[in-house]
Amino acid sequence: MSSSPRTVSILGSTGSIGTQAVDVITRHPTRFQVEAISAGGRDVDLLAEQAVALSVRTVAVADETRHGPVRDAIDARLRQAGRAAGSVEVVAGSDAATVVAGSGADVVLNGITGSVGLAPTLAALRAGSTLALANKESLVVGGALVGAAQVRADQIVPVDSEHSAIAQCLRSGEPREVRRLILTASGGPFRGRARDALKPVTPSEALAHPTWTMGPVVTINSATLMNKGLELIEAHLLFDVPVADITVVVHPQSVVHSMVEFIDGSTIAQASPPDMRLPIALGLSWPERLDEVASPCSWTDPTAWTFEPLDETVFGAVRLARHVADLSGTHPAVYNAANEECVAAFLEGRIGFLDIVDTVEKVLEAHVEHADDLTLDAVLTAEGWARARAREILARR
Ligand SMILES: NC(=O)C1=CN([C@@H]2O[C@H](COP(=O)(O)OP(=O)(O)OC[C@H]3O[C@@H](n4cnc5c(N)ncnc54)[C@H](OP(=O)(O)O)[C@@H]3O)[C@@H](O)[C@H]2O)C=CC1
Ligand SMILES: CC(=O)[C@@H](O)[C@H](O)COP(=O)(O)O
Ligand SMILES: [Mn+2]
Repeated sequence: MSSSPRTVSILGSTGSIGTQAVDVITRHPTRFQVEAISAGGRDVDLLAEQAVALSVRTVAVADETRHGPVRDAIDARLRQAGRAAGSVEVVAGSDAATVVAGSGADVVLNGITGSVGLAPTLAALRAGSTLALANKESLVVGGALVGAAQVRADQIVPVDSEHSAIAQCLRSGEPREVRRLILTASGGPFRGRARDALKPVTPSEALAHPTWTMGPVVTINSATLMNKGLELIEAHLLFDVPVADITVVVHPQSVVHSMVEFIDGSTIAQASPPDMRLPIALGLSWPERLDEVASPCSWTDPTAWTFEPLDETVFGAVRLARHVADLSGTHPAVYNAANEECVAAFLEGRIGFLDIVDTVEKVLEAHVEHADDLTLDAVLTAEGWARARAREILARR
């Protein structure tokens, strides 16, 4: 790695991905300089603490009403640290993350949740930054738009653990030597249950992920397997592999993060105990590795890794994703937007667990593709339609 630090902007700095990124960067202070951080604005104190500790230039909040409180909290901390109040710029508004994303940092880490991350993803790519991408939703919904926004090859470095694993495994061969990708899934907290047994599950049961501690939306998506559906489309788009050549396999230990099978019959796997700091660090420092990011596997303690097929009759989200990826266009945006509506309703206790994927399927069935060429307008219109349709279906239940 070059001796000058990489400049970094962290979008979603107060979330699960964001705070772990701050941890990685804090342990490697000579490698990175954080220029900007961005969040929704719910945790003003944490945002102010990060801003001062990282000596950022700019803080962005999506919620305009948080501009004053964030400004005040940062200034109070700056004074405590003997620095001049007002020396950190604070920007607020729904496009604040996009402004920060497009400001030309060496690396933009997109750790926002949801398709609201699309505009920042496009802005980072157009500005020529390397995009360390945790926000899988933006790639899935943007599809060809994200491809077209790239100004150089290999501009997106995946942070999602499975896709980071695949990117690492792909270093072992040429694209033409790849036979298939094997995407691992923990199976979530309800692995092995029959459909009927899923009817009464509560948000707190669904939030109890067996192997990972993550934000609420991705955790519910893991429980429904919508996360794996999104990841199937993500892998297809990132690595240009047909969905038919991507196999989803349940691996409850979450140690093998994914695999690549090559044409000679060899399979390369990437393994490490579940710890997102590893793919986050690689996303920031790609193609180099940083020292001592996470604990490796212990090869002398007795342990077992198991693999089993996904029960698609109970968890239909991956089957839907295969269909959606083949249709392409605005269908992936509809798949994701309907899910976002349903997850919010489930977390608020308004609908049952099974209603999530059932509703996504009904919304997809009703979607008529309008756009020949995918445009941002077409994506946003399809998303708006899908959210409204999902709400209608849920209200009629
Ligand atoms: N957590 C994990 O281990 C993994 C996460 N991912 C993916 O990474 C992404 C982030 O997940 P995770 O960290 O768990 O989510 P969290 O809910 O923990 O964090 C989301 C972050 O995004 C911020 N945010 C929300 N809306 C905006 C906005 N409009 N502009 C700027 N920031 C915003 C939130 O701020 P605020 O709270 O103030 O709204 C928060 O800082 C998701 O796409 C997820 O699927 C992928 C693999 C693993
Ligand atoms: C850590 C990470 O990458 C998550 O997206 C993870 O994949 C969730 O686990 P499962 O979706 O496999 O349950
Ligand atoms: Mn993942």
